[in-house]
Amino acid sequence: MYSLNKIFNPLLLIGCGKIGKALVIGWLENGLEADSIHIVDPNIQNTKAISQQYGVKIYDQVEAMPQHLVPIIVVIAVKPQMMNKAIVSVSRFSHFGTCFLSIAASSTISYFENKLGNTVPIVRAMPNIASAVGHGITAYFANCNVVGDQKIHIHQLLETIGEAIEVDNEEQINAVTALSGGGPAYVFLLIETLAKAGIKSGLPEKVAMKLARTTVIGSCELLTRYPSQEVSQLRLNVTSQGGTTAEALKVLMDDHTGIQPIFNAALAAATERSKALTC
Ligand SMILES: NC(=O)C1=CN([C@@H]2O[C@H](COP(=O)(O)OP(=O)(O)OC[C@H]3O[C@@H](n4cnc5c(N)ncnc54)[C@H](OP(=O)(O)O)[C@@H]3O)[C@@H](O)[C@H]2O)C=CC1
Ligand SMILES: O=C(O)[C@@H]1CCC=N1
Repeated sequence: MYSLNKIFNPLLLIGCGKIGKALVIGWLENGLEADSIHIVDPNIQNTKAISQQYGVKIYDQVEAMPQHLVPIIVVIAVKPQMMNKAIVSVSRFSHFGTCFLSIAASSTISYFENKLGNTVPIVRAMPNIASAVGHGITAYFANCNVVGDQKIHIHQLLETIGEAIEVDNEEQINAVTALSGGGPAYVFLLIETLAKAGIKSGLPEKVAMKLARTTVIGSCELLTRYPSQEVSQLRLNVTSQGGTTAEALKVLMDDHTGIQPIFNAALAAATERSKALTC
């Protein structure tokens, strides 16, 4: 990790909201040193706590950073709607060989090449919020200026906060955004939905939520401990023949009214939204 610290010092994060914070905490808790991390976010109230807790440097605008500071990598984590302003603020670093890694849904490599120049190393990545606890998964696509050791180091940086996958073409990032980018939200919704259904079946609210949360945590632990076990087999292990789970799964796995067509529609909607926001 010492070498990654050296390689990515200084690292500049633009935008420290929900996912920016998750990435920084993940990096700090998995080996990067606070000294190497600089954060720009206009919302100082938002970044103060992370600065006090970890000692990272925070600024309300790029102009407030020390003049001589040239980041090795700029990680851009603002909403697509804020991107134009954010990219202008860091464009001067494009003349120094700085690598730009955007995690914004929908902002394309060609958008960044237009703004920064087509010889600049640019990575479009899609992490998720579990990066904060080192269990994220980030898919990325890099332009042709990211090669050799630089690509290896970017991959390693993303692996410090979970797993990293390079996808074959940029278009796939829209589907990644729909699946794993937003995925934690669907899992949390599953817990809320299970708990509500438990209440309808007669359980007190607190008991239902406790059962739903702990069931998902325990199921995730099984996935972690038995990585080579098929997920469908883990499901079958719960499903006694002619028993209660089988009855529930008949409803959930109905081809027309079960959860598959609902998830197909949900991911298609998110993928379309990612394409529609494209800039
Ligand atoms: N949330 C998630 O789980 C994931 C989000 N993403 C992507 O990450 C991006 C950020 O999402 P999220 O963290 O949820 O959004 P947030 O709104 O929580 O965070 C964005 C932060 O950027 C700040 N900001 C706005 N303009 C600038 C600027 N010019 N310079 C520096 N900082 C700025 C905002 O400040 P202010 O509030 O004052 O505007 C805010 O603190 C989005 O593009 C999203 O697609 C990707 C993967 C997962
Ligand atoms: O909801 C969003 O647009 C972002 C992208 C993936 C997760 N959050």
